[in-house]
Amino acid sequence: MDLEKKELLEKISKLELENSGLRKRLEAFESPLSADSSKLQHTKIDEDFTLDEYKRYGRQMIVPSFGSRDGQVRLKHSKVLVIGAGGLGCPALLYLSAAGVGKIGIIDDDVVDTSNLHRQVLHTTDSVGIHKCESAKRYISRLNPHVQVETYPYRLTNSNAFDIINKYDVIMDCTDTPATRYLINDVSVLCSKPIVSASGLKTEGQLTILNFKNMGPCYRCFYPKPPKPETVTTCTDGGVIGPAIGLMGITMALEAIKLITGYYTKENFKPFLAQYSGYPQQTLRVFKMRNKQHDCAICSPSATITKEIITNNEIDYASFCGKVNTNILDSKYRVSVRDFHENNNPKSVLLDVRPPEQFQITKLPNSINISWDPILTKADNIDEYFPADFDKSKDEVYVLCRYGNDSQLAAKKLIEELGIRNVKDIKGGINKWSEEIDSKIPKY
Ligand SMILES: Nc1ncnc2c1ncn2[C@@H]1O[C@H](COP(=O)(O)OP(=O)(O)OP(=O)(O)O)[C@@H](O)[C@H]1O
Ligand SMILES: [Zn+2]
Repeated sequence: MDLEKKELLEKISKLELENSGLRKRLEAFESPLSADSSKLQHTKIDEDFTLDEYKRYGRQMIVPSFGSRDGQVRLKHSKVLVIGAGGLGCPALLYLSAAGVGKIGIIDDDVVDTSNLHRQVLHTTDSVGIHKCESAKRYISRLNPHVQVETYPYRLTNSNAFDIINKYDVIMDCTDTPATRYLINDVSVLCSKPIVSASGLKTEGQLTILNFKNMGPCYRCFYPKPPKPETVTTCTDGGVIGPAIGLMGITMALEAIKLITGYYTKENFKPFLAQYSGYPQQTLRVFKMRNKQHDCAICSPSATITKEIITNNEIDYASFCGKVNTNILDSKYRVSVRDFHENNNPKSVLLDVRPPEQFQITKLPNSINISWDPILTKADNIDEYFPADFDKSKDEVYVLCRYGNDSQLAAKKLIEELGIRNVKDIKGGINKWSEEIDSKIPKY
């Protein structure tokens, strides 16, 4: 009965959340899109621009590399697709729309979360809960009403990617998983579209241009095989400094402008990978990259991947990139947060294996912090951290991390290599603790 009640309460709170999200979306539609669009000078003074547009874009038109008035005309007639309106997509969208790209498509299935706001600078506190692409559209319409924005509030998939990508001239990969990167790459190559691609994590970022005029290398030329899933760190896991990822998004916009205005030609384009580090001193290094690979599975004459293979879902990009195994330990070594909360013995040791930065944000009482790394280096002299009367052969050690993956690896090491017998992993980590036991423990 209790369980049923809990389920019902959970359902109600989910519906309430959904309801408030829908209300916010409705308000977004009803709010005036452009407070001062009536003040715009709408009459064209020549075949291309109004007086407002000359004034708005004048400062960039007079920069020689930009291409003057022709450069601006090219931007105005261009169509750019931004995939992902997150940490990279927001700054890229900001500068592309300010610069006067004629049509911008934005695809993202996600809604704005408070944890996005430190870096996803198009979204504001009152956009939390609404679709990222609608929130971005609202901002862009205020910034530059000359830009036409089309939104796709769903995921890019094998089935819709060709239709959407085909409508645009330049594709901006602002996503965050290898699976989507391969999909964007394959479809863009088959549609002959250049991709501006970047990524960023913690204090660093990377940027490149792929499939330039079907002549430059593609993502598969660089990475024929996906990285091992356990080596892929997301912003949720590794964290990210807003301005560092923001810089990558802004440089993506610049590369798109260079592509559109015709700065890059078959003659001057050289494959590159730009690598940015924000710490200790800011550096931007540009590496020369290999050319197109003669045996690339998508962009070479011997390519094996076709449009049919993709649209018939014969490639499952998620399984191609693999999944992290989240069931490392046998269930006999695992306990729920509730079990731990209700049954743990005061003599047991609670070992928190999160990095010290996370331990500083929040911790459970009486926990010991030894951060997990793939070899749990500090665990070799783990006895130093345990109480003097700790008995390896019988006393309990509970292992906790953020979500319950690293804690399993650490528990395995304690059991298999350090001879500690009575080890239990706490399922779901401190995140689950915050959800089920103590909501005052902050989620971060
Ligand atoms: N296949 C896809 N189709 C549409 N949008 C995608 C796809 N894959 C990723 N995205 C979007 O790309 C964006 C990437 O943004 P970012 O890397 O800043 O991560 P996030 O998911 O917003 O943040 P966090 O990891 O902190 O939760 C996200 O908004 C995500 O929804
Ligand atoms: Zn290739």
